[in-house]
Amino acid sequence: MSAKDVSVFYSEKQAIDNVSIDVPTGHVTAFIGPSGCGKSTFLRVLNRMNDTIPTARVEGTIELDGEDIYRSGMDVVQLRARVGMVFQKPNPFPKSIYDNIAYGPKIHGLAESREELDEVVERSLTRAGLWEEVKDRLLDSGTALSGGQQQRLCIARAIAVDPEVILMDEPCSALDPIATAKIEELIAELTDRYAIVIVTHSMQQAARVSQRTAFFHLGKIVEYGQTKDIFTNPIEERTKDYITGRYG
Ligand SMILES: Nc1ncnc2c1ncn2[C@@H]1O[C@H](COP(=O)(O)OP(=O)(O)OP(=O)(O)O)[C@@H](O)[C@H]1O
Repeated sequence: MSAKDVSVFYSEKQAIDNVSIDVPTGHVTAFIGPSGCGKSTFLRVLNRMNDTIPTARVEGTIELDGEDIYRSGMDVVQLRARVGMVFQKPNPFPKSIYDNIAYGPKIHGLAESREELDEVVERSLTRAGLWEEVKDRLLDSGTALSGGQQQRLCIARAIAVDPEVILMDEPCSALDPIATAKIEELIAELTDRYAIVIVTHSMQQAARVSQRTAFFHLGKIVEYGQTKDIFTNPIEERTKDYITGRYG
């Protein structure tokens, strides 16, 4: 996925200023930066979640496999299957664990029979590290799971429709350290198949899970590079100040 000269406005207010970045498959890219610098805004424009905000306006180009995702006639439901999203607060549907996973493949025609659907459900839950914990209670409500399990369910739901990119907006901020560690392990296991982008306030988490890091400040990317370079040898003074805790 590739963004070029992207600016985002909420009415007259500019939240993102001329950002360009490539997000490659097989890598985790972390977006870090102080509160209000535009990380979530930029993440949301990558699968047009901002379409739901009437005042939001996007300029520039965002391409997925060379296709402009803002072109007229783009199927946004299809786009959000290809570019899945996991939110800060786990948000399973108020339906069974099974239906949480089966819904997407059903509406996108990815399973032709009940057997195929069963397979997709098992495969997605297995990849999300949840199968063993839920296989005997697939008909229980997804909302009855623990917070960490709900977040893995949401990741399984995203995976079930075979995405190319998974966007994660502070996916562990509502979780305890053990549930957080499980999600981080899961991210590492998923890395080779997808392009993963994670917004995080935790620099330790960015350092643990990502291979690339983009440091945002005041709506711009100040520095983007290998995570180890950003954390050990940043080029920009503002990056250095942020990672050493001088502000943010
Ligand atoms: N729906 C909205 N309407 C108007 N302004 C908004 C909206 N959402 C975000 N903003 C503004 O856009 C700027 C960027 O916000 P954004 O939430 O993207 O930053 P962030 O870096 O993700 O912050 P945080 O780390 O606190 O979540 C902020 O000034 C914010 O007030």
